[in-house]
Amino acid sequence: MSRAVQTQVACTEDMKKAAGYRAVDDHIHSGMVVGLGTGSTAYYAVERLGQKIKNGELVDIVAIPTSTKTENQARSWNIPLGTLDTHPSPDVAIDGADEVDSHLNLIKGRGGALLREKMVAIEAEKFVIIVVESKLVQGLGVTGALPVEITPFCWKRTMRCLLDVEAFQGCQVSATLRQEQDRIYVTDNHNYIVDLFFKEPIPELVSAARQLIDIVGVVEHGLFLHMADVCLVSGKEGIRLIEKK
Ligand SMILES: O=C(CO)[C@H](O)[C@H](O)COP(=O)(O)O
Repeated sequence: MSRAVQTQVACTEDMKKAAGYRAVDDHIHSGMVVGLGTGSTAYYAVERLGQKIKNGELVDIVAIPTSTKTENQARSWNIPLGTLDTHPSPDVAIDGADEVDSHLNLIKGRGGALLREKMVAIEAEKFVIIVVESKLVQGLGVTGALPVEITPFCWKRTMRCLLDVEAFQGCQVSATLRQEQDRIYVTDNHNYIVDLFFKEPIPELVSAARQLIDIVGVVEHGLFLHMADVCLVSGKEGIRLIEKK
């Protein structure tokens, strides 16, 4: 890796860490039930939470992880864990995102955890997003896939239905079944993920979201519309906040 690329990677890592740490410092207090997101930015929020519990700065915390990966990380810090069944109303959920538009609409799920992430976020009193500034976009769907979790049963049929969504007609969209190391990628919920790729920003977000979830065989999709309360955007100059209007 060239020195310039190494510096860039180190810099991005510092920005993720700054966002994750700041979210915990500003939004988590003793006695809270906390949803823990998934991904390389959420990783730092879990780390900070673990440190603060370990040194006694935070007590009486219960955390609800959104993936087995996050659960394993939380366990390594001895963070007390619960579920939405034991703790139905988390005070806050902290998570990363793949894309964020100016209305705080999000694409999530490129890390494969979108179903649990959405279940936890939707129940949380406050949903805090942590991203590096490159995640900010004018319109959703421009930097990568819109992930959709589907049942393995007759997945080709469900994939065809995804391409037929009325809101997508007139725009160029393609679909790929997610693979990992030459095998079909399987989520924590034993489902598959179809990644939808768009040539231009996804049109009619609200209709698209509704039409996607209406497809029998779709478990959940990665459009998180009007859910985030605040986004911590980490850049070279520090962290700035975008709040729900
Ligand atoms: O939705 C997610 C996982 O399903 C992640 O929050 C999203 O992919 C962002 O991850 P990262 O912080 O690693 O860029």
